[in-house]
Order: sequence, then C-alpha cells, then structure tokens
Amino acid sequence: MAAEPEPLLATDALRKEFGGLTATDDVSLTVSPGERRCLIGPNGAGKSTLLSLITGQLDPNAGSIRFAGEAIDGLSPHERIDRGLSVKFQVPSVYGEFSTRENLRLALQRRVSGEELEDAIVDSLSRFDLADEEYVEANALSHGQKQRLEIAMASALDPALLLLDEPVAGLSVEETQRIADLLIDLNESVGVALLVIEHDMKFVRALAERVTVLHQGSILIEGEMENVADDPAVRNVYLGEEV
Ligand SMILES: Nc1ncnc2c1ncn2[C@@H]1O[C@H](COP(=O)(O)OP(=O)(O)OP(=O)(O)O)[C@@H](O)[C@H]1O
Repeated sequence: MAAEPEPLLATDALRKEFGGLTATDDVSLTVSPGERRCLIGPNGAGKSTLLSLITGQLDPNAGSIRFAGEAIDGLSPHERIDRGLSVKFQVPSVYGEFSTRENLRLALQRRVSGEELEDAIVDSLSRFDLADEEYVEANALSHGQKQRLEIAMASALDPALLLLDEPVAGLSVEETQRIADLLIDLNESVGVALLVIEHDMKFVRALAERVTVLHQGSILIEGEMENVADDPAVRNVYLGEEV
C-alpha cells in the first residue's frame, strides 16, 4: 500500500496555558496540501489561540509543529511566513492612507519586481474584484472590500497555507458568498490550502471540505460538515444554535 502523503501542517499535542486556564489542550491537528478546512467552535473554545500558536504569535507550553516537512518550533512569525505559512488576522492590517494598488504593491514586492510586479498587481486587482477600487485609499473602502484587500495581501507571497481568522465577520450575505467563491477559486487555481476560523455556518458549509470542532481547548470531532453538524456532542456545545 502507498504511504500516506505527509501533511502540510501537523501540530503534535500542542498546549497553551494562560495562568490556570488551558486554552489549547493537547491539540494534534493536521492539514493536507491544498485542502480547505474550517475550524469552528463556540466562543472561548480556543480557536484564535491555536491560530496564534501556528503562526508563532504565541509560544506553546508543550507540543510541537511541523510545516512542509520540517519542525518550525521557535521560528518567528516572519520566518514562518517566508516558509509559506501566511495569515490574515481579525484585526485590520492594511495601510489606511495608501491606495488599494499601493497596498498590493507593498505586499507583492516581497516576491516579485519590475514588470512582473506590475503584472502581479493587475492580476491581484482582478482576482480579488478590486479593479474599480485601484486608486481608492484603503480607509475609504467598504468593510467587504477591505477584507478582500487583506486576503489579497496575505496571498501575495504564494503561500502553501493561508490562515484566516473570521474573514466574513460583519459582512452581508452577498459579500460573504463572494468571499467564499473567491477563496474556493484561489484554492482550486493555485492549490493553496486554507485553514479558516469562522462562526458563519453558511460560509463554512460553502467553503469547507472538512471541519474541525474545538471545545474547551480540545478537538471534539473532525469530518465533513454534514456529519459534524448532526453529531449530538456538537449540538450540545452549541446549545441549540444553528450549526
Ligand atoms: N492573552 C490571553 N490571556 C489570558 N487568557 C486568554 C488570552 N487569550 C485567550 N485567553 C482565554 O483563552 C480561552 C480561549 O480563547 P480564544 O480567543 O482562543 O477562543 P476562540 O475560540 O477564538 O473564541 P472566539 O470565538 O470568541 O474568538 C478563552 O477562555 C480566553 O479568555
């Protein structure tokens, strides 16, 4: 039998404590190359903490992380980005005074230069539906446009894995669907794997091939959304909310 391909990301018994509270409790999570995964769970389940451990924003108390076949423990967030692990946080990180084009240029010039840079800016404006906003100051963009610009910037280095923390929070149904379509298109055309934290279950159903449910810092269940949503333990932790 052929050996299982090595996962792109693998956390092994990752643990994070804040004082007496265990926010991440021995989490072993794997993401395959090119897969679309959502991380769900009620408020306080430990989703953002896990994301910050993966990006290197936080150091674990125990456990380890492998990415693209190598241990990345102890690497800084920037070193992890350079290895192909990119992230879009909940907190906006665009340069408000700069135009959409200038923001994209800043992100893309870490990878390409000259004519290639110009082509990459044009491609990015088109892929993320921002061509009409090319010269608009980022401060003047709508919330949805800003989210798309941030996703474009997080994708600028052609990462192997893109981590997104609540990319559709506060967006309209139409804008939410637009971002789901755009992420699926990005995943299918360039093969980037996605690990997305999101509370919007319609978005999760549209995007995820598999979901991982976190509860009180631990993985409760993983699988396809239909199976996970019907699981009594999942229904129980969401206390009657629509999953
Ligand atoms: N820097 C911190 N110091 C102390 N406690 C923290 C810190 N960050 C998170 N926590 C606690 O760790 C637990 C997990 O929080 P986390 O933000 O990871 O959950 P979450 O699943 O992302 O929640 P939400 O869906 O509300 O964003 C919570 O009890 C939270 O209060």
